[in-house]
Amino acid sequence: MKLLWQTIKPYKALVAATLAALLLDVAGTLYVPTMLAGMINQGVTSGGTDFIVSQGLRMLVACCCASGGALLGNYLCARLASYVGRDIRNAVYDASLAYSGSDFEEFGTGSMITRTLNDINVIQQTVMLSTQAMLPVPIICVMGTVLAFQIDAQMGAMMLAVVTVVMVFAVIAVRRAAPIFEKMQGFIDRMNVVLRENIIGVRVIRAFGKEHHEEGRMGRVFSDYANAAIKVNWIFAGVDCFSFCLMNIAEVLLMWLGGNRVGAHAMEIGNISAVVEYAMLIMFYIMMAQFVALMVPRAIVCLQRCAEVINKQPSIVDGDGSLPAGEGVAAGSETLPTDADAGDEGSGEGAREAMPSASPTVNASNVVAEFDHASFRFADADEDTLHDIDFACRRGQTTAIIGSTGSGKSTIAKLLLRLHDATGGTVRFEDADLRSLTQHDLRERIAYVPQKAWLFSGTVASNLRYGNERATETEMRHALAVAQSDFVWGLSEKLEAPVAQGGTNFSGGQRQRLAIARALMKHADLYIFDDSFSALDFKTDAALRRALKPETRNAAVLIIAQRINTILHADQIIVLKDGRIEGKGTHEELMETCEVYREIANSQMKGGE
Ligand SMILES: Nc1ncnc2c1ncn2[C@@H]1O[C@H](COP(=O)(O)OP(=O)(O)OP(=O)(O)O)[C@@H](O)[C@H]1O
Repeated sequence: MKLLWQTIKPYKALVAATLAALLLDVAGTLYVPTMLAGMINQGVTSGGTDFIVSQGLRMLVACCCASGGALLGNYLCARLASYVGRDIRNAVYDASLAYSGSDFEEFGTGSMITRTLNDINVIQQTVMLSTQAMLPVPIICVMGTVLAFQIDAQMGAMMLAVVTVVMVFAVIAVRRAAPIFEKMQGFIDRMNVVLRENIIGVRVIRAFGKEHHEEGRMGRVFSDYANAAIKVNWIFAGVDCFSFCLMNIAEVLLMWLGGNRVGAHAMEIGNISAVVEYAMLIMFYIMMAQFVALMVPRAIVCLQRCAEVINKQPSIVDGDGSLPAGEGVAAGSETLPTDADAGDEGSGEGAREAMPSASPTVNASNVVAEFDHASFRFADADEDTLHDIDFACRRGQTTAIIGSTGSGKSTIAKLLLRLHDATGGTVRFEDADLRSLTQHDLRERIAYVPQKAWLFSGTVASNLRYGNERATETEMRHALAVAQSDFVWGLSEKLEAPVAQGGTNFSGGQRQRLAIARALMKHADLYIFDDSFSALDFKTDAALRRALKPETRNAAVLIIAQRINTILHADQIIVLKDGRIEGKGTHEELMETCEVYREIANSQMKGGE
């Protein structure tokens, strides 16, 4: 609830205007039955046409006030609820941006999506409906009962009795439905997870002929949700029937008692309709409120779930240190080529000359990034994934990491990007402990090509601009040329060619090359290629690495690879096994000294050359 108050706080004026409009609606609504009674008692029975007309006009004004208030109130409610939804959604999204990989895993992707979309929709709907339907209830109940008592004490007492029964019933129904709604939110999480898995993994499901198995799994998850929804609907239906039944009984009882009272000359005839109207009004509002009240526990759960995301302290926190101006970034921005500079655009070599590269180093040892006896353990793991990692990536040099699957290669890249923090030892960038830096500063200086080349829906150009918002067409052409992505010029829309979500309308190799081009749009001090050449044929792989050389000559390059050909000419090769460095050196040195490397090399290269 704290989150809701915090979110609503900036909209005090809007809240006040909404309440004022709703109050106008309630006042007009409550005024009408009393006037109607007066009209019947004094106008109809005595035939006073003037009184009927004047009372009718006053009723018309009251109705207009009520309708205007309702219209304005509902509009303002909708606005308020939309603002609340938008602000909570933004807060959840902003908070999640600061999460490390393990922070995300704590919630899970499915749950994060449910929280951001469904949970906030529930909150938004509840804020709107509860403001419209629940806030006026106390005023309607108290004022309606007081007015009914004023008209006739016995009729008022009967009405109070009926209203009390309806209220008790409403409270019981809400209490029974609330836990089911809470469960339903968990079922939505599960549906999300299973659905995502099925949609993303549809090809695997088909390839293994597991359609029936998955249908069963989906069926079970959907059934759980459906069963809970049916239970809630039963309660709703019961509430509905019982409330209408009570309303009718109340009307009959009030008519019967009213008739007797009028017969005994204890009450005027018009008062019957007024009391009946008050009773109907009160019960109608209570009925509406109880339906909305059923949503409240669910909205509270949703609020708690959003608050969990917002209040979670990210495990990676920015330090207050700063890096000196980026070598690559600064140099790049000074010499950005313009479209006019484009000589032989797209032709690799010529364009390459126009492209900036990082300026010579200011760091005497040329070290850009360094692992100093670093180790790392995942939060949910029993033992370290990386042990005593100790090496440096130097400007102008290519460092390569090779090792079997699961040996910890990608984890090293993630530590450099501060997607995780080392749990032992130190990782440095430009002599500064990564923990002392802001994540933004650090990542500004690193260009990263992830193992899974992910492209965003949009166009080729919009994806390239992800690496540099102000990129010119010449720069894009150049980056594509270096990344051996000439296939783009074969597409009918060239740079404006559409890219589907995840880049699924391109082949694996094309995606990798576009992801490399995107990274090259950034003028970085450290380029990390995490298994980024794996889907390329040997010829393209070699051509790409050749084109990369001048591009990154003043930056440090870290290549993670499984293929020995890719790293053969690296200045330094790190051999990783089970998270430990087994060897360090050039290819020739490692062939002499490192058994693990020799095994890898021999298994991939004929004769172990
Ligand atoms: N989020 C995680 N939680 C727990 N353990 C993890 C997590 N991510 C990776 N691991 C474990 O850490 C180890 C190293 O993973 P990593 O992805 O760094 O290996 P890799 O050498 O890059 O493998 P590959 O070449 O197959 O990509 C693996 O054993 C993996 O199971």
